[in-house]
Amino acid sequence: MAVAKNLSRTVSQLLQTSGCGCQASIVPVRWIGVSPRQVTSDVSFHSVSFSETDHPRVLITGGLGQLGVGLAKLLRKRFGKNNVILSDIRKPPDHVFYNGPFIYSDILDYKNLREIVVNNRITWLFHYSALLSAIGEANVPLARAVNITGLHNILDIAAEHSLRLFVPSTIGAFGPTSPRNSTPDLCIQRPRTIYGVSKVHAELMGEYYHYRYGLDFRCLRYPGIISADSQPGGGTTDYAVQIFHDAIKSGKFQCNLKPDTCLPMMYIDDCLKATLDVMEAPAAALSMRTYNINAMSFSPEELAQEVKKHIPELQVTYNVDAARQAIADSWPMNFDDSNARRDWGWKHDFDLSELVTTMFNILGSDSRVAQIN
Ligand SMILES: NC(=O)C1=CN([C@@H]2O[C@H](COP(=O)(O)OP(=O)(O)OC[C@H]3O[C@@H](n4cnc5c(N)ncnc54)[C@H](O)[C@@H]3O)[C@@H](O)[C@H]2O)C=CC1
Ligand SMILES: CC(=O)[C@H](N)C(=O)O
Repeated sequence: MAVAKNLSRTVSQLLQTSGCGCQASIVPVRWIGVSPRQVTSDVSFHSVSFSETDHPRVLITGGLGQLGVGLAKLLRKRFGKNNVILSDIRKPPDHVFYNGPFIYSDILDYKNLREIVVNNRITWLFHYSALLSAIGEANVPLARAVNITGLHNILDIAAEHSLRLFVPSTIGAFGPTSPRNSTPDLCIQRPRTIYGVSKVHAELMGEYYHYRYGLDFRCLRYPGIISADSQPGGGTTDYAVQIFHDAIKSGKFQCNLKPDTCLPMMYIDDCLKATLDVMEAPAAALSMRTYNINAMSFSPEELAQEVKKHIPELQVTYNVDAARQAIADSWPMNFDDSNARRDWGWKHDFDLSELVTTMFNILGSDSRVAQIN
């Protein structure tokens, strides 16, 4: 009964203060229910060994993809290893599993997700679970479930437990009728993929929960992200990661986009820095809750030219994937991120030359040349 009393007190408090001066909130019905699992866990609740006022307690969903492990490393360095819990529905490799707290979490399992947030006293949530553009078009029902129903679960739990919530959006949240060169934060958004539609939905729902229920929702539209030590998860910009691995392994790369397809791109360190910076920014600095962030734009042929400065014998051919090409042709070519730079001091560190040099420093460009000679 204690939990039910706590919850009803929370609900009544919520009804009186909406957190943003707007009309008193009518809480969504499902918050009234109490998960039977939560009652058990609360009954056996122990005092925690860390000070909650020192650091956020972080949960990352979908953390075993291209970006999540890097995000966990950055946040653990900032907030302490045991304050950052990585989660996913896949089994983590040993080097991830033994490098900090990991928990199985399916964002479609609302009750279990709620239990994780309560049991681990989560205060910040980074919601990375998603099906990306190309893989989403290949499985629309699953993409709709994960990217939309999963998001709804996250929003309700974040609002119920007053979490600070980060949800990434994407250049894919724009479509062929958006201004493409360059694309501002606020303009028409009619994406033509389930991925883009779900991300516009995430932006709109996150901002609605912010203004209606006071949820501290923050969102960045990421460009195509490039990383050396993690594989992309099935997007349209994946070619820009694959070229490095193929150049080193065989000196040959077959690109699945046309040579002149210009897209906004970013090195992972800039992406993760921006994500932490916007989450640590004082709320008063945020004139918006969804921001574009930008570093560079390039085409496959421009990237290939830069790669050849490190592996001159690289041979690039083009075998265009019509589905990915249609998606890329509907996306921004350049991103206007002036609001992020003005509001919370965003600036990128890696341009194309630094990106390529850094990738080869990590992956080692001499290994293949050595094999040839
Ligand atoms: N990598 C990129 O270039 C960009 C990524 N983003 C966004 O950043 C976030 C992370 O991206 P990536 O790491 O590249 O994605 P990814 O596709 O590499 O990883 C997504 C993760 O979500 C997990 N997942 C799938 N269904 C799930 C479920 N039901 N419950 C829990 N987890 C589930 C998968 O197991 C996977 O590990 C995504 O929301 C994506 O839309 C946005 C723009 C660019
Ligand atoms: C840009 C993205 O959101 C992602 N890399 C994709 O290509 O789907």
